[in-house]
Amino acid sequence: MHKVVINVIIDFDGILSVPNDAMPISGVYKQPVITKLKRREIVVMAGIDDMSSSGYSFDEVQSIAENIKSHTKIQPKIGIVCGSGLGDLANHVTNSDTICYSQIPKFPVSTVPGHDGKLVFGLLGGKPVVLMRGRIHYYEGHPMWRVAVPVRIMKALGITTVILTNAAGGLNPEYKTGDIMIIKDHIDLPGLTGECVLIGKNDERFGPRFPATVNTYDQSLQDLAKTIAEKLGYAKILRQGTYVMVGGPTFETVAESRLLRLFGADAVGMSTVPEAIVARHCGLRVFGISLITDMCPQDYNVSRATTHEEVLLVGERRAKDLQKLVTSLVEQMND
Ligand SMILES: O=P(O)(O)O[C@@H]1C[C@H](O)[C@@H](CO)O1
Ligand SMILES: Nc1nc2[nH]cnc2c(=O)[nH]1
Repeated sequence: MHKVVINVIIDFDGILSVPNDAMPISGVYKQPVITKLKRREIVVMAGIDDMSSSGYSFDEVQSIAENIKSHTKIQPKIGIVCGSGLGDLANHVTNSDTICYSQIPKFPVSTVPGHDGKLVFGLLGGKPVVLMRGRIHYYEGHPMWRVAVPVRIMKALGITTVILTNAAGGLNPEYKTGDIMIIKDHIDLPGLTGECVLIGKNDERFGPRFPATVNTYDQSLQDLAKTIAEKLGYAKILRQGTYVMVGGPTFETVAESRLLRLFGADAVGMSTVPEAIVARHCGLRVFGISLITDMCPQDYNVSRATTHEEVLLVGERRAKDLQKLVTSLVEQMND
């Protein structure tokens, strides 16, 4: 698409636009050079869809879900998003039907190692589930809405609860690599700086214009997970804390890790928050869990570089423990 660069002067009287190639912008135009244009018209002229940040329409989401339904008889009640290196959760699913994201028209595709790009339907802990074996990240270049649209699609498939898992860097100095953190709250750093996943036109059929995000993470599911983890003997590696999302893909500098810790975050990652917000927005119950795959450097003397390979390796090592926890949680939660 040919994009026209348009410089605009915002006046209390409206917006005056001047095509870039007509004359250079300098000073203040007293008269509209072309015409008075509304924001929508300028946006259309510029070849930009200003509704794009709200993403697929309600009907499009329903039709993607209908397409998926034609591949499986399983009617999932719980959706699970597998974080980096945590895709093996899907191996515990029985009676499974697997659909590649690339087979589903309009379904976003992940490009990150450790994120296979498959929807796995089946039974986990005796309950019908759908697992996203691989998620979409903002740093891959997707707009924020697309990162979270699979949650809307899962809702259209009939789920009532979503379990979000991720790999995260530890910020709380008491944490250790390999710890499992139940998410009790989050900090939407992109959202606080203008990149909230819900920016754009709101369709009330998805949810309200101004959703509350207090208590995003369901308290009873947190309590149940804690009880299960303790029974499984995980008390020493179990944490409950606040996850902060950053855009990525860079891992944090020492100064950034210190700043995020000052904000009150216990762990940092590059996902989950947009999915959690969209899930709450459309009325889903949310549970989140982070595997601490590395400790973020907060001291120049002991700083070492985190790598994605290390993240995947720790994911692999803890895979069985997480599988047990998530499977029991699914089994014991009420629908
Ligand atoms: O999908 P998650 O949040 O588990 O992935 C984390 C964040 C980056 O994608 C990657 C860094 O290693 O792991
Ligand atoms: N931002 C961020 N994401 C991660 N995902 C896994 N580890 C990390 C980390 O240290 N920082």
